[in-house]
Amino acid sequence: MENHILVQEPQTRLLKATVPVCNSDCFPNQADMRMSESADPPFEIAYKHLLEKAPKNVENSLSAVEECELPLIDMQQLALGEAERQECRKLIARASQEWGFFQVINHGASRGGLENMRSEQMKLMRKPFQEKKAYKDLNLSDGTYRWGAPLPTSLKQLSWSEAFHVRLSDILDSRCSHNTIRLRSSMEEFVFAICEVAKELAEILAEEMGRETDLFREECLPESCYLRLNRYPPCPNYSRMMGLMPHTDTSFLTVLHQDNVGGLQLVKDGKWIAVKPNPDALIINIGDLFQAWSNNLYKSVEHRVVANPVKERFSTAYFLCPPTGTVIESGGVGGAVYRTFSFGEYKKQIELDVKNVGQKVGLPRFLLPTH
Ligand SMILES: O=C(O)CCC(=O)C(=O)O
Ligand SMILES: [Fe+2]
Repeated sequence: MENHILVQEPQTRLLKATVPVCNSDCFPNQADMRMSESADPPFEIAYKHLLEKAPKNVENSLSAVEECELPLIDMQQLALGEAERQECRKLIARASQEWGFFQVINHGASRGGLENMRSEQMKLMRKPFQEKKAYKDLNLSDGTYRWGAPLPTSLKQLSWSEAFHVRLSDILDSRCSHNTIRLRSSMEEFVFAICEVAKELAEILAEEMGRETDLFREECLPESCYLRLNRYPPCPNYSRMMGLMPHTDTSFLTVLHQDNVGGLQLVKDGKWIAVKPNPDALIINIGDLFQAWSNNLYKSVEHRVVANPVKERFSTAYFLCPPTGTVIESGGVGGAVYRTFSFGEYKKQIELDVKNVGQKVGLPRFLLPTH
């Protein structure tokens, strides 16, 4: 999740941006007509001012980074003998400390379920922009559909992507119309399978740091979690802007299913590195809540997506989150680094920061004075 992007108010916020961006509601008729047929949000129009201002021939430093394989965890090992189980648990904990990212295979989520989710997501996200913007099916909350960047002041801050950031209580608590049954059932199947993977990993991480807890089993129910359907259209200005701006996730942890296009990058030892896609694997990353709860043992690492000049890319992210009232207390070795805060308080602070300083500040806001 929930990153700064979670709190983005798509259309209205873009309108209020410091850059004189356009809003599809005020487009002249002709542009409106063209747009109603295109699946892509009006990025070029919205970012026109910044695109014109910035130099044209910049070196493509975004994609010129080293590609790496994330630490690979075979979750089948957890069901083998004690030695294999312990070894696998240690690998998970080590990757979360050293990388904040790893990938899992034999995770238990069926290939068919993942494929169904992907194809329903593609159908939804290839609908005309105007239809996505006004999407009323599934009774999704306002602001679920987002595109672009909220308050861009430079090209580096632009996101050439769109998302349905779905509050899962919206779909799990409600009925759906006949024409959305397949989308909804694919989402449900995906969510229940991935939630199990997320909880199992979260529990292992808690136990490996010596903290017994029922927090994940009891509180992080699918209803309090989020699902983000990402689409990255091909970007003609790919060397000058991002598919998705650098951010950390606000979740306990995130499970990502990506296609084979690639573009995800993360910071390791102070450098950006590119993640090599593995079609059999799910990507796991530690979010801010786990970093705070583990007293900085597990790392919520900055990541971004670089834009692609020709290929459309899809990814689906599941954010393991507690209800807003859940209190996050730093525990583990040493004195607490962060003050105690509720998840709701954390999200509110992000919203405020996006509004006032243009971006998420995140955990540094919650550091205790001695740190
Ligand atoms: O699309 C990706 O690879 C990453 C998406 C992501 O970081 C997010 O949705 O928070
Ligand atoms: Fe993310």
